[in-house]
Amino acid sequence: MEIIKVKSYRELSFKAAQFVASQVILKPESILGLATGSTPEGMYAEIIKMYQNGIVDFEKVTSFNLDEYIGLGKESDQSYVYYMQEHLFNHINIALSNINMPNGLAKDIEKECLEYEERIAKSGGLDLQILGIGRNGHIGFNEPDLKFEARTHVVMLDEQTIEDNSRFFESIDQVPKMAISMGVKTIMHAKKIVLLASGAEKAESVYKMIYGKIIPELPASVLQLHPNVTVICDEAAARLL
Ligand SMILES: O=P(O)(O)OC[C@H]1O[C@](O)(CO)[C@@H](O)[C@@H]1O
Repeated sequence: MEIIKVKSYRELSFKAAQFVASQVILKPESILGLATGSTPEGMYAEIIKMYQNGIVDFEKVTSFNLDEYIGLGKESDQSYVYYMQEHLFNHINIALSNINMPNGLAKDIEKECLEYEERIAKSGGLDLQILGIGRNGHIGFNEPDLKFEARTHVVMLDEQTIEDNSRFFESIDQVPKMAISMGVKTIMHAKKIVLLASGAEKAESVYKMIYGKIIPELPASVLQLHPNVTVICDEAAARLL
């Protein structure tokens, strides 16, 4: 793993955007794996600036998002599809038909998971996957478990994740209890992975991800086995390194 420690969230966002831009400049038809959460918001803002300045063009890019809450769709401002439109897609020239998000409103969720996985495979696989990390070490919505869940699947969200993500909802009761998430194998098949971590509350999971045992109880630890991972963390998240 390559570890890049930066001073501030701003620097983290800029560095992360640089990785995305370089990927797309070198391969305009890149397949990008994208993440939600607070952490990549700054990166998306930097990407939009780069697009507006003519540095990067998303016309031929295809995207796949990591996860989505079950029961929420684009009408809900808490859904990840809404988040992605607000934070990125509405501001760049990515083709609508090239945007892929797990459908949290699908009637047959199991089928949706299978088809999502197939779509990723058919696209040729992810060139670059952006990840955040949960306080409990989750990646996507792959929660601490007794085994690594390989492919896109239905997840029961952890108490801690529900509590952490409740800040985006009016009350904790409104946080969905289930989600669809790419699996660990789906993520590990990406050619390159860039994980972003910001804030002191991530310091422990970042430390365990890098130096801990590779165990499904800390899902991000599996990244130790990937040949091309870059971790970008600010000073607070890197506190224990
Ligand atoms: O960046 P945040 O908001 O701390 O979220 C961390 C992780 O949690 C999730 O939002 C899922 O709970 C992931 O998408 C993200 O990587």
